[in-house]
Amino acid sequence: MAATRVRCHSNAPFTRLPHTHQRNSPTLPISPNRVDFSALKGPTRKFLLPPIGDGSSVTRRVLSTGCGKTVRAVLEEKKTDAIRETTTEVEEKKRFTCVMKFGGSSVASAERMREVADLILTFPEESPVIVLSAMGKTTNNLLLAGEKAVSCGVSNASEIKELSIIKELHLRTVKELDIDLSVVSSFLEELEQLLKGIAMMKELTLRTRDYLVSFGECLSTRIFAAYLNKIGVKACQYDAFDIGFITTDDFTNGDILEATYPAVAKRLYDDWVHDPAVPIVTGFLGKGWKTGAVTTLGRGGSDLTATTIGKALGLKEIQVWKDVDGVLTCDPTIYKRATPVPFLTFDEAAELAYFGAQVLHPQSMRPAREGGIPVRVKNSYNPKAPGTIITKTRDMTKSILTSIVLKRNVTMLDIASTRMLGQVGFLAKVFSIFEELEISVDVVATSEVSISLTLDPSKLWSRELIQQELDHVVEELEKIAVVNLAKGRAIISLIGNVQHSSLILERAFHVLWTKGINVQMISQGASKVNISLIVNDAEAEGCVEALHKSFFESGDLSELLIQPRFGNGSPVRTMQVEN
Ligand SMILES: Nc1ncnc2c1ncn2[C@@H]1O[C@H](COP(=O)(O)OP(=O)(O)O)[C@@H](O)[C@H]1O
Ligand SMILES: N[C@@H](CC(=O)OP(=O)(O)O)C(=O)O
Repeated sequence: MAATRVRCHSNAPFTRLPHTHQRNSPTLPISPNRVDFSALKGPTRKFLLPPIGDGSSVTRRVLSTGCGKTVRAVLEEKKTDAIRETTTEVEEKKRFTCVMKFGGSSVASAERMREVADLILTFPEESPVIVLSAMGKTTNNLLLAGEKAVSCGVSNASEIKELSIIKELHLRTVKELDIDLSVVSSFLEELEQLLKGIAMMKELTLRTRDYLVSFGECLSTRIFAAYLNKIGVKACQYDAFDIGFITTDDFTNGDILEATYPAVAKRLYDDWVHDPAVPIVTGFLGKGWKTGAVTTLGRGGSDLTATTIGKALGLKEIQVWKDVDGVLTCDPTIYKRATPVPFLTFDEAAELAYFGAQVLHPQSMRPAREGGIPVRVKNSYNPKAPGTIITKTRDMTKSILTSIVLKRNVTMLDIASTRMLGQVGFLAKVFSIFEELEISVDVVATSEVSISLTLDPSKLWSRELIQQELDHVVEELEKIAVVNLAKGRAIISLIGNVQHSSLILERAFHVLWTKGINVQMISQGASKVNISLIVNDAEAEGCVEALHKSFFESGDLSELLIQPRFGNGSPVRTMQVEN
């Protein structure tokens, strides 16, 4: 894939050059040569992004950037050089202040790209790195196109409906933004060739799948960089896999390696020093450290790209711009009366994401936590909404429940020992089977002779694979246990202050009992922010709605904390409710 860099030449990123097609923006007064930001300073900026802390730890964070251990010795040397160079140069070179990530819904059309450009320009005092996802539903369409290509035959590959949708969207966007067709044309041709190749081979490996979906981010970032340059804002497009995003070779689910941080910092700072321009980086993508092939970071991985850049550059803030007013009390598509959660800790956000809230990528909080960098979740469709601020700690004194998360399509296994092994040996054997088969376990509840657990559906890509893997795991487990497999379950995770677990459980069980719902398993993790309840999938949405009403719509629960009704409030460990 050609790694084109779209550039224009001027002095500073937010200097507008004279140009012919100037769009009128209601929020952005424009003079022929420069943007007049004066009207936007002060209160407007504060209203959009109220301050977090005083940013005084920025330098300290920069100096500690990349000091974690490298995973691979071969990268160690390069990393040390890069850190040395980066840390000495940072004080003079440091120009970037924040990273702003815009998800697919934020850049779904030409109109949205214009609005995002305007939004970025309303922060003249910021010098951001921009991370973009693929436009709208492009990643889904690429995946569908790939699956169809496997069986449609070479001569039909060009006619795949999703390919036409992708072409039409990107060509229309380029036309509407009045930028050069060449920005996308070679990529669209290459994409068609790739689909023909898949049709010819009649197979779509995970590696090819990653290469295929990478076209989405490669296209969106090129269009956006070209547009910024066209309106006179100097921008430079970067493919993450070319600027140091090094991952494991786990295609479709790559893990970012430590060497990424110094490499990315060095590349972005060096380029900035030589020729300042707003970096527009592809989200979601990396490069496998052994294969050198394009990898992806798992669905929704652009959030992780953003937090990785935030940590690499020691920025004062990471912003992820979405189509919702921040992290909400539950998924608004499940229950529309969900409301924004103003503050979250990294632990809460990570747990929420891990247990299925699509709004954040499960791994994305790690770099932010390690770098101590606040993450702000904002709505690009409603920038005035305060959004959610995620930090290391927050005042939990009045906090009971923060958010309810639903993970559907979950498989539950009850594994009861045949007493061929002692208790310790039994648990160890069960988990070694999952490790060997590389199957990820979500929720666990144990008693002396039995384990109940749920399997993570997101680790398994296709239906056939699920059945195959399940059959195999059951076969292995049956050598030492009696196994009962139950599909069609859902995990309802109650994210909150588990110091008040008795209160949370009392209310939750009351709600579910009133609805006649049988909870099949309950688990409270070590994280102290999550209680998980397993129920039948078919009943799950109704449960979320009822729980939401009870916890968030029926008065201030924190008043109940004044006189605790249950002992000393120490959290329940782990228990299992027999069905
Ligand atoms: N607790 C939650 N708070 C906010 N949004 C949620 C939550 N749970 C699920 N979502 C879903 O996440 C979506 C936003 O995430 P995502 O689609 O990944 O955004 P983007 O593509 O803009 O990065 C929302 O439209 C919403 O449907
Ligand atoms: N485009 C990728 C990566 C991503 O993060 O997208 P989004 O920001 O739109 O969730 C995906 O759909 O998974």
